[in-house]
Amino acid sequence: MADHNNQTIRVGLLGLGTVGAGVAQILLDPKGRHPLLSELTLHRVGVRSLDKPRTLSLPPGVLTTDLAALVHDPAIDLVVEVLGGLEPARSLMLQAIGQGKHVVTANKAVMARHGAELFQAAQAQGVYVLMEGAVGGGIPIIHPLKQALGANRLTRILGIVNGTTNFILTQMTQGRGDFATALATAQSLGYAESDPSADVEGEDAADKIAILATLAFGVQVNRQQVYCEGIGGIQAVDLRYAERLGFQVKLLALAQRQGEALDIRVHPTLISQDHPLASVQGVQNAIVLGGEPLGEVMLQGPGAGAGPTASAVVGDVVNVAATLRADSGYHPLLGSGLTTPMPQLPTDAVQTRFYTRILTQDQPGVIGQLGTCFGDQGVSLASIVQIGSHEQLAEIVVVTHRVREGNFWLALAEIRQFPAVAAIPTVLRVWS
Ligand SMILES: NC(=O)c1ccc[n+]([C@@H]2O[C@H](COP(=O)([O-])OP(=O)(O)OC[C@H]3O[C@@H](n4cnc5c(N)ncnc54)[C@H](O)[C@@H]3O)[C@@H](O)[C@H]2O)c1
Ligand SMILES: N[C@@H](CCO)C(=O)O
Ligand code: NA
Repeated sequence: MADHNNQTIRVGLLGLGTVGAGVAQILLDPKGRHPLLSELTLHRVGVRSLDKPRTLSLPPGVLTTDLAALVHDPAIDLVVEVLGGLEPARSLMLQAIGQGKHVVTANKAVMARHGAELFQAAQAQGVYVLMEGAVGGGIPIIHPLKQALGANRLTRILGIVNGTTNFILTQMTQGRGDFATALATAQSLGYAESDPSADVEGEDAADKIAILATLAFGVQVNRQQVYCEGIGGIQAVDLRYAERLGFQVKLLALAQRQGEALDIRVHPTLISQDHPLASVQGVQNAIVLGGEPLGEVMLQGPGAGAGPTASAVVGDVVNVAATLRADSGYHPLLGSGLTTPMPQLPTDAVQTRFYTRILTQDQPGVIGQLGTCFGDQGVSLASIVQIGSHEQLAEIVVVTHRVREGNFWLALAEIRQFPAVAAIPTVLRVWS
């Protein structure tokens, strides 16, 4: 990397989709923003096709389809990766690091799986890999975890970290369309991943909670072992019943220390209407961090979309530019430290509350049978009510107290065998 103390700092941008276009727009229009932005040049932009019509007007000769040449270009000081996907994004970032270039990325899929590899390579080269855009979109969450919250012993992260699913759940709760319509709108607004199943199935949120837990607790998270359940099975009727019982349904991502193990999971969850996360609507994300001596802090803001994500990405670019100008050695708060292994809690051992909707024959004694079965497995109930009926079947909604997951599932397996039980269409967890 060249000494650019008095020269422009050259940026190579990989990808010119939703986020890439947002980033380019800011870099090409620095007036009124941080003064360091005026010292940056968008040197090369790596794309798939040079001929694709684009609304953004870029300086001539900037576009290239040779992404490998971009990351090896000696004139480029820092590479912004907003291609998405695991490959070639991971390899290109490693090559850029190998060439002594700093990397800024919004790619949570790569960072949740290969973060340690990238950070180690970066530290060895004395460069940074920054990823503020990867979690919470425009919400500053990565930098606060690495810097302003450094005094704390953090114990819990609880958040809504996927904009697409929060948008879909909000639209459905407010009766503004079904699942498919809401998803199509989220895609057209640039919130969804190029394959939206990562959003809908909770995998995107699982990537993000894995990244946050690694930073907050200084531990290695095995991404494959993060329990993950999406919102595909949520029905409008459950959203209505949840509201009647005083809850909202949210896709919650959570990580907390439980003894010597890590409880880390993503699933749709009923959360009391009094909880601040219950009123987080649409594409907004919010993350509650708990620790000592802080207590709790909640960070909220737009969790997806071109502008908010580009705000986070270019914020990282400004941080790198500042270190290039200061030229004073490796900055320990920008680098990411080493992590240690921590076992992850098996799902059966997790303690949580449950909501379940059970369809039964409408006959006397059924509620009693259900209550006894739950009781026999040590599952204590907060409420059990016949809330409606559906095609001559009684619709019984059960909300439990905090129980061991394994016990709940044992009870449910027995209940499925009851002759009076026709179906169990919904099981959701309840936060408390
Ligand atoms: N859209 C959001 O709100 C958002 C928010 C936070 C993070 N992110 C992350 O940012 C990244 C980009 O997301 P996006 O929404 O801009 O996606 P996108 O699909 O709109 O853009 C990606 C661009 O990269 C290009 N690309 C992909 N592979 C390429 C290759 N091999 N060669 C050349 N070009 C290639 C695609 O053609 C596309 O134009 C992803 O990692 C995503 O997870 C997106
Ligand atoms: N697809 C992601 C983008 C932001 O990371 C979401 O909807 O939250
Ligand atoms: Na962020």
